[in-house]
Amino acid sequence: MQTLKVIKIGGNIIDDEDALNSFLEDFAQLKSPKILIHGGGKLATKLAQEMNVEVVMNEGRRITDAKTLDIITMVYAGKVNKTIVAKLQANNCNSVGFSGADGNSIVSEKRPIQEVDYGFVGDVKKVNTPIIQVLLDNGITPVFSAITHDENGQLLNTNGDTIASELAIAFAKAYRTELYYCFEKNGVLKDINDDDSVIENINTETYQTLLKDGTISDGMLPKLKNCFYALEHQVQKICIGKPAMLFNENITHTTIQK
Ligand SMILES: Nc1ncnc2c1ncn2[C@@H]1O[C@H](COP(=O)(O)OP(=O)(O)O)[C@@H](O)[C@H]1O
Ligand SMILES: CC(=O)N[C@@H](CCC(=O)OP(=O)(O)O)C(=O)O
Repeated sequence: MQTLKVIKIGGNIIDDEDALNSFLEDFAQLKSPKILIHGGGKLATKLAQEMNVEVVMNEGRRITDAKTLDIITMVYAGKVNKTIVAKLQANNCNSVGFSGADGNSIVSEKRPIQEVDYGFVGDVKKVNTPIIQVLLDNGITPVFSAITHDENGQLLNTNGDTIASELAIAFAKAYRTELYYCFEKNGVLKDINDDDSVIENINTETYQTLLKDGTISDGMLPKLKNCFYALEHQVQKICIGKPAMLFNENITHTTIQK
């Protein structure tokens, strides 16, 4: 079975032009079929603040009103997605940019209002793999932004970490699927201020402890939740760390295991 690498890059890499260029140069060289997912949350926050639109996050997820939806659509599906695709083309890596509306690739439903009203945030209902498979079969790399749609003309904001795990799961029958969350830290840290305090292995049991003692908080909450969701759905390898872990297995990082 062929290996498919599903790789999510974090906001701090996107925000740093040198880090992004260097990552994309290396990413372009990866030989196996691959899918790239990006967010752009930090850039969206910066733009919203400049436009005097209030930014509200809850447990690592953005509460998305109509104005915020406009901003994140422009930032994620526009500026960030097209910039990444152009930079990949410059590295001879043919790629096509996607939102979930493109090719009807990722269908979601507006998150029901419970204790919190998240607004225009979508929970993934279905990933339609055939159109993505056509690209992979032709050596073309799909690049996904953190936007989905509900098949009724409504775009929805979906966390990039969730898009990555859902894509990895959707392809887990056709490929040996590996899911990588790349960000600016060496992995999940015991002490957020100490990049040497990487927790190298997290399993279902230690995950619960780390949740309870608050080690996993903010943006790490959706990341870890999605890791364990992917683990339960036949994704073969799940890692969190710096992009260098993609090219050298000996680089310290966090592995999620049963
Ligand atoms: N235990 C932890 N280990 C590493 N990072 C952590 C931890 N707890 C919180 N974080 C924060 O989570 C952030 C990653 O989540 P997020 O802001 O959503 O970024 P990304 O765009 O990479 O998904 C890190 O930049 C870090 O500041
Ligand atoms: C619903 C929700 O929270 N969506 C995220 C999507 C972007 C994202 O995931 O960006 P990072 O990967 O850079 O954090 C948001 O708007 O922040």
